[in-house]
Amino acid sequence: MTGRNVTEVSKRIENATNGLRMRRLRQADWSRRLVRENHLRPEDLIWPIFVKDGNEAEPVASMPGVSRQSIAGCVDAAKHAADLGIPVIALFPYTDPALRDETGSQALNPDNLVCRTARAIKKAVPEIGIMCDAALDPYTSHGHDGVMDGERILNDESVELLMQQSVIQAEAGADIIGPSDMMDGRVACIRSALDDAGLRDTLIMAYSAKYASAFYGPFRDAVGSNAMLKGDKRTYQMDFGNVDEAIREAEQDVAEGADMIMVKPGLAYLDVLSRITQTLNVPTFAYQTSGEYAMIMAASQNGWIDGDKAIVEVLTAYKRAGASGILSYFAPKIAAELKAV
Ligand SMILES: NCC(=O)CCC(=O)O
Ligand SMILES: [Mg+2]
Repeated sequence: MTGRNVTEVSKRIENATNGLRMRRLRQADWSRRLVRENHLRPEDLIWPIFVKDGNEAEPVASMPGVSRQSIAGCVDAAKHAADLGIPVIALFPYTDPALRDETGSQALNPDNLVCRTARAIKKAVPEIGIMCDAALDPYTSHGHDGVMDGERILNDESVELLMQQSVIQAEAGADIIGPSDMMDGRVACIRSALDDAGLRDTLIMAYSAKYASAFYGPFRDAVGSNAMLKGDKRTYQMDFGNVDEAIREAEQDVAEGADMIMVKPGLAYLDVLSRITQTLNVPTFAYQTSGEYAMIMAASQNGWIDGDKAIVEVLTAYKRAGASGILSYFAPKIAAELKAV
């Protein structure tokens, strides 16, 4: 080190920066905390939970740390979530292949697994919000979100079923219906079906920009629709090359009566989330999908990344991109950490 050179360099830096040294704010933990722009809070998280029949929990192989749980296990999870300050849990049923059929008729059974679970949670943990998807994929023998005619997914016929499914789930205790099917016009139809049934307070969080994605694989294992799925979902879910289209989808869902909208997946679509939140003034959520969860867990378990740090970094990135909240399988872990601080 030669003082003379450093002095020379310092002069140049002072000249170039006008004395504004950005590192000053990063010099200590207190100063970094003082100016941090985006924070994660337990209130930002929605926890997706898998439910199965029977009494035993069953690990999901492609999602280390995640299990399908019994109804009683889901009630315990809901209590745990409420204690942690997580405002909403989202329920996803694993349906026995024997109960699946071409039209997903279990979706319209008021005593199906997800309805029984919603009722049990509502009774035991009335303070937590419950979200249930409107879509047929957990119930169809072909694994698609709607009904089919040959190779085609029928839009309006599917919407008619989704309207009934939504009412049945709301009557069982779902506070939020999440249409995840990407059929055209379903938000307006579900809204009017809920209203007609006297369910005016039931919220709709529309999966507005849901992309046909490779990041859903482990979820389909968890709900048992992977082996079933015939073909892919590109005739109804969005093309990953598009972003203007996502704005149109979101605007349309808001016009149809969606209270909240969603982008899914999250990490590979943070630009979409950012565009939507800068364009529309509507609570906008993002879904950190099962594939995103699995990637972090796999790399972490191999010692290739520091999983704990990566999770917080990624979830904060969702906030930075404008998310009102995030559906994340990491929700209880992160909420517990935030509570402990
Ligand atoms: N409608 C809910 C999902 O499809 C979730 C997908 C995922 O977590 O990969
Ligand atoms: Mg749409």
